[in-house]
Amino acid sequence: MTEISGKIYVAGHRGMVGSAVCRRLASEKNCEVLTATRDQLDLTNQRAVEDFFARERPDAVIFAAARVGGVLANDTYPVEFLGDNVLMSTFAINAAYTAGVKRFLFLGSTCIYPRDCPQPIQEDALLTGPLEKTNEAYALAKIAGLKLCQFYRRQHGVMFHSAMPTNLYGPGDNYHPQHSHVLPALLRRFHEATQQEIDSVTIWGTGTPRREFLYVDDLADALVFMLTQSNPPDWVNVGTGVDLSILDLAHLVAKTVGYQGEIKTDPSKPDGTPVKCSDVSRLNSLGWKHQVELAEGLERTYDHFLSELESGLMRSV
Ligand SMILES: NC(=O)C1=CN([C@@H]2O[C@H](COP(=O)(O)OP(=O)(O)OC[C@H]3O[C@@H](n4cnc5c(N)ncnc54)[C@H](OP(=O)(O)O)[C@@H]3O)[C@@H](O)[C@H]2O)C=CC1
Ligand SMILES: C[C@H]1O[C@H](OP(=O)(O)OP(=O)(O)OC[C@H]2O[C@@H](n3cnc4c(=O)[nH]c(N)nc43)[C@H](O)[C@@H]2O)[C@@H](O)[C@@H](O)C1=O
Repeated sequence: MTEISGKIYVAGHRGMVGSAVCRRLASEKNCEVLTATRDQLDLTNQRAVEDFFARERPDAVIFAAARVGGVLANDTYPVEFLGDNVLMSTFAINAAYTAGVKRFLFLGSTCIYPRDCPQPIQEDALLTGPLEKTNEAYALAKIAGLKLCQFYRRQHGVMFHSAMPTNLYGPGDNYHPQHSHVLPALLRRFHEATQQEIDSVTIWGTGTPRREFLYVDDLADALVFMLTQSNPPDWVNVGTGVDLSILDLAHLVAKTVGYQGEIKTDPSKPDGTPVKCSDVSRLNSLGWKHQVELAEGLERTYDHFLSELESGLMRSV
């Protein structure tokens, strides 16, 4: 274990994960957090990325910038999900190495694993079978990022490594009705149906796919934990190890917001991966475990949703 110290660049600090990482790092006394907005640094601009790293020379990077979206956004815009994400991560990883950055923590996603791989998903399942088509583009970009980190570590001896979070939720999420992930989408839909006294709510797909959800402040804590590891795995799953069906999630969201109407399904919308639950034993054995269970995390997230709505700061992009 090493202590967290020095200048840490949090890429994507205005996003859900990046802002949670900044909240977590605020309690680290020996840390200086470096950030840059997209206006200050467009990570798809190679020259700008190289200049930024050469000028700032951070000690470590937590790379939480990406083009991110739910199943429909991924399926509709594969060019952007592959292209932007490959560019951002490749430029940043290369520039970090050139600028002498010693530690780089890249964020992937559990969608990197084969669509039909054995559950719970072990890290070793990578590249053992075909990917889910709805997020193939994004998964390929994430695989390229984690492999580039692995290869830098192997070839040049720098501590470049990756985290593979499961589906996340929490403060600062994106509540766009079409582009967001399922949990924020349902929180908003059930909230609006309750306010408008609508007697049924429709969820996408069949409701049978299963997903695992991690509260974003738990992820931030896991990322900081990983930075303290002197010999972390090249990539490690970050999740709870517990999944539920989308229909069960819908009932839990309805309960959280106090909605009492009917829940319908819409099989014309994509289901995506049938089951996705990560094996978290590798991270658990290093000494980290999640703290926030789903029901509690949903309550907290709904409170944040209401204050974000009231303050006019709710993200819907
Ligand atoms: N949300 C989830 O369920 C999961 C997320 N992850 C991963 O976690 C990471 C963070 O995701 P999350 O916080 O949810 O996503 P968000 O969309 O909330 O945040 C993404 C951040 O990346 C920034 N960004 C995007 N493109 C650029 C660019 N060209 N130049 C500079 N900044 C850019 C955004 O900037 P701006 O604020 O200007 O838009 C934003 O701050 C990603 O790597 C994602 O793949 C992994 C698993 C699940
Ligand atoms: C994090 C992860 O996120 C994405 O993969 P996903 O897990 O399939 O994403 P999702 O959250 O959008 O959907 C989960 C399930 O939920 C169902 N569902 C019901 N109703 C709504 C709904 O209203 N909106 C959405 N988005 N989904 C809905 C939906 O049909 C699906 O069965 C990829 O970006 C992937 O690359 C990635 O990494």
